[in-house]
Amino acid sequence: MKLVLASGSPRRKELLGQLAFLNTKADVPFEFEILAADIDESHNSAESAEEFVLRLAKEKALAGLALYAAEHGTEEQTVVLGSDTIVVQGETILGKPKDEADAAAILASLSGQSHRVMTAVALTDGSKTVSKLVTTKVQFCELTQADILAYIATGEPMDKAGAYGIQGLGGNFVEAIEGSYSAVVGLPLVETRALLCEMQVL
Ligand SMILES: Cc1cn([C@H]2C[C@H](O)[C@@H](COP(=O)(O)OP(=O)(O)OP(=O)(O)O)O2)c(=O)[nH]c1=O
Repeated sequence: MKLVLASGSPRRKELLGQLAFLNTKADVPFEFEILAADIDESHNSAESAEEFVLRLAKEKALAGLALYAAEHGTEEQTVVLGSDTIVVQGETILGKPKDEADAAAILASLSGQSHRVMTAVALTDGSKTVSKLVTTKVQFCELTQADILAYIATGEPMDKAGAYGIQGLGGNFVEAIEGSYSAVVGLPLVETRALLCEMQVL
């Protein structure tokens, strides 16, 4: 069986590598290939944040499977993992910042407040698709304008949902977290491990 990670995210690669390393089914880590599948990530106003993030994870997995099959054929059974992370504050969905001004506005809105980080994971082999949504509550400390500008100047916020990385300098602003740390980074480890078992990868 072939496992493919349909993601361009270095965080997801590292986290899946962590799951692969502790492979209890065999003595060796399981191997996986990486194939970044590009999909339209626009939000449809009729869907909830939960429906949105789950839909994107499934679409990434299915697009990755189609891409992989087009490149390698369909003889070998292939399982593809897709995932998506969004930050939700109140009713507002915050994806990746469009530019630095947007990052500053997002960080100002997170300052001193709590928000939810939703990460969905989907695995598909074409006939069976399994998925899981994990929601984590994150409390930010108060940020000054100087904090926000200094953080943006590091470049870290620009490719991350909610304009921060808890695993990096953004961790300086996280006062409390309730839920899954790895889900905030981009891939919930416990839940992904269970899905890999369900698809018989692990
Ligand atoms: C909140 C938060 C998000 N992120 C990242 C995880 C995701 O990579 C990114 C959210 O964007 P996504 O669209 O979920 O993922 P991506 O475009 O980076 O990768 P792909 O679609 O190819 O899988 O934000 C962190 O690294 N740390 C954090 O604390």
